[in-house]
Amino acid sequence: MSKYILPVSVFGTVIGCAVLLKNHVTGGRCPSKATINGKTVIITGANTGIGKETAQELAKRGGRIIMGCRDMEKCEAAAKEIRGHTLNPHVYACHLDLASMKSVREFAERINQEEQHVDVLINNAGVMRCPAWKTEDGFDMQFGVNHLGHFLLTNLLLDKLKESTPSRVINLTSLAHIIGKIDFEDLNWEKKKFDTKQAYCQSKLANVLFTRELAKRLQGTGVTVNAVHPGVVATRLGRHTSLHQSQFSSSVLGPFFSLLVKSPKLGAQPSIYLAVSEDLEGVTGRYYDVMTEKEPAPQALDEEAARRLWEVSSQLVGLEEEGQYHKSNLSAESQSKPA
Ligand SMILES: NC(=O)c1ccc[n+]([C@@H]2O[C@H](COP(=O)([O-])OP(=O)(O)OC[C@H]3O[C@@H](n4cnc5c(N)ncnc54)[C@H](O)[C@@H]3O)[C@@H](O)[C@H]2O)c1
Repeated sequence: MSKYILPVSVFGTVIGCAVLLKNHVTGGRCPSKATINGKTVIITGANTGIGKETAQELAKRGGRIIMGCRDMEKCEAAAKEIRGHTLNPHVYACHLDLASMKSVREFAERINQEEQHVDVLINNAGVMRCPAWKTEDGFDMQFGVNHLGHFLLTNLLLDKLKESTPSRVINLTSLAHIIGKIDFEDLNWEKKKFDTKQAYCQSKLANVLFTRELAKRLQGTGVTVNAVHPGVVATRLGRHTSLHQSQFSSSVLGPFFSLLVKSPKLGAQPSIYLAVSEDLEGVTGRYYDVMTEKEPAPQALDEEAARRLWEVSSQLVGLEEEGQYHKSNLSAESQSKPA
């Protein structure tokens, strides 16, 4: 019997170290134990992946959770599962298709009418490297869903967020923004040959530029906005990428890659951290790589590009015409860099 003690303990130690190392590499768990009793949190694309785990953990912490999803059947099922796991009855499914500006407007109208406050908005939904699909309004799918849909949604909820201060907006971006470029001459891939990878990177760069410009416009209001790269997470986000992978990368590199990928539960920790951490009170306009604040890519710090993207996006989603366009409506102070 004693001959097994050494190998078993070595094996146990190796497994323990591997788990700790993986947790370290992947960022570990949110250090804050803060509860959010009674706070209303909206999470887009919350029926799967990072969004679903974020919804579950924030429900556990006492939040009133509104899951904004395209597919109501899946959304109701996820909401029911979360209510069952957390014993929090205040988890709701609500229809939201970010590929339809009409749907975004209907969702925002419902929230503005029915909710007394919105304390946290997590712009989580995303699509990666899909074919050259167009949204209902004719925008490139990745730019339309990842940026324009969230741009419109956030703007339409701004008054509610301002009434609920201190409130937070969290934009899920990606490290992929570092190779992104905003092509103002052809944002929707109508003139040049479609490149699905660049389309994703452009949309994720747009998330960071939007975060910085919004933070600037919201200075002094008590609404903060930050962008986060969640790390590399095993979700369904990559379902279109297999179309672009070689046999070598899927069969040889794939298994190694999977060792470094974290679970959706761990992948949700950065969003949870940004939503609840007391350390982030008043912190705005920043970019987080998992749970560490970092400088984003130089093109994400381009203030002129951020301003221009805001103006173009406002026109594309039709905000300007309605006078809902939030011009630099604050004092000269707000022209300074976000904190
Ligand atoms: N998984 C990763 O490794 C990774 C890395 C960097 C950034 N991200 C970002 O994290 C976010 C969450 O992605 P995930 O990994 O959980 O992927 P996922 O595919 O599991 O989740 C994305 C969610 O967005 C929803 N969605 C897509 N199109 C929509 C639309 N038109 N309207 C409403 N909802 C829509 C999907 O239904 C899904 O629920 C995305 O913004 C993604 O860009 C993920």
